[in-house]
Amino acid sequence: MIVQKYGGIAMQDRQSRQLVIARIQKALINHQKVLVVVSAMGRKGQYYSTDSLLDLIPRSNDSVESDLLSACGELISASVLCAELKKEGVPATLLYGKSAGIITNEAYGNADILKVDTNKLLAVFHEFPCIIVPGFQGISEHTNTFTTLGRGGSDLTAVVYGHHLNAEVVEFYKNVPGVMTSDPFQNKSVQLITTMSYEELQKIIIEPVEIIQKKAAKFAALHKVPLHIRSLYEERDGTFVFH
Ligand SMILES: Nc1ncnc2c1ncn2[C@@H]1O[C@H](COP(=O)(O)OP(=O)(O)O)[C@@H](O)[C@H]1O
Ligand SMILES: N[C@@H](CC(=O)OP(=O)(O)O)C(=O)O
Repeated sequence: MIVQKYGGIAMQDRQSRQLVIARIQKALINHQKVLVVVSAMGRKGQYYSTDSLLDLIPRSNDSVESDLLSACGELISASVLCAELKKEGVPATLLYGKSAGIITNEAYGNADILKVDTNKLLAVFHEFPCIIVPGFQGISEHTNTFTTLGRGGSDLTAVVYGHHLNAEVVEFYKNVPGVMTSDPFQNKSVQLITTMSYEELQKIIIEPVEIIQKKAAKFAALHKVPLHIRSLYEERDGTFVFH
């Protein structure tokens, strides 16, 4: 069983999601079960991206309404991908909210994960080899409200599931070949790093454009979750992080 995470760029349009679907189909052949974590579609300016959704309401402190609104981005993305997968004949379903099992406190906008309940996921895996879950969100048991895990939080969702489900690997599909010596959109003379330690990964993450969310990298390091950060567009391997 593996976990795959597709970010806003991978999910942004139908053409790109065709590549996502091809990757999922291949993973089902090679690994039999795949948990797919998705982010909201696109970036600022694209209708259902996190930034565009948050632009719909007046800027204020994080609240039950701002978290519900931004959680919708990943819910839309998960629904669309699930429908497209089914149309291609992939036996997929989706889980969200309490069924997805990520239980948090009520710190809207940057909630802490208190508990991960994988019972429902494991039961559904008996029926469906491919489960889609929206990233970046959890649910508070006390208030029964949606919460979000902080910007870039779908990466954290993916590594948390990777750990709790004991996945063979957590794959991240990006618009870069993997972790490079620096951001290739800033610096032309960069090289792919094929393997690196959790410590090296944490050191190379520089805000604001993080190759993977810092909190996610920290969690992966703590629990030794094997990661593969790779390109959506190229077949070759990207960067493995496992020591
Ligand atoms: N060392 C690095 N190697 C590769 N990409 C990097 C690096 N540092 C920063 N980046 C940036 O990280 C981005 C990938 O993150 P992001 O776009 O947030 O992905 P996703 O939407 O999948 O979460 C790349 O587009 C790149 O600009
Ligand atoms: N959509 C959320 C969560 C996320 O992780 O997005 P992405 O995977 O596209 O960085 C955000 O923009 O913060």
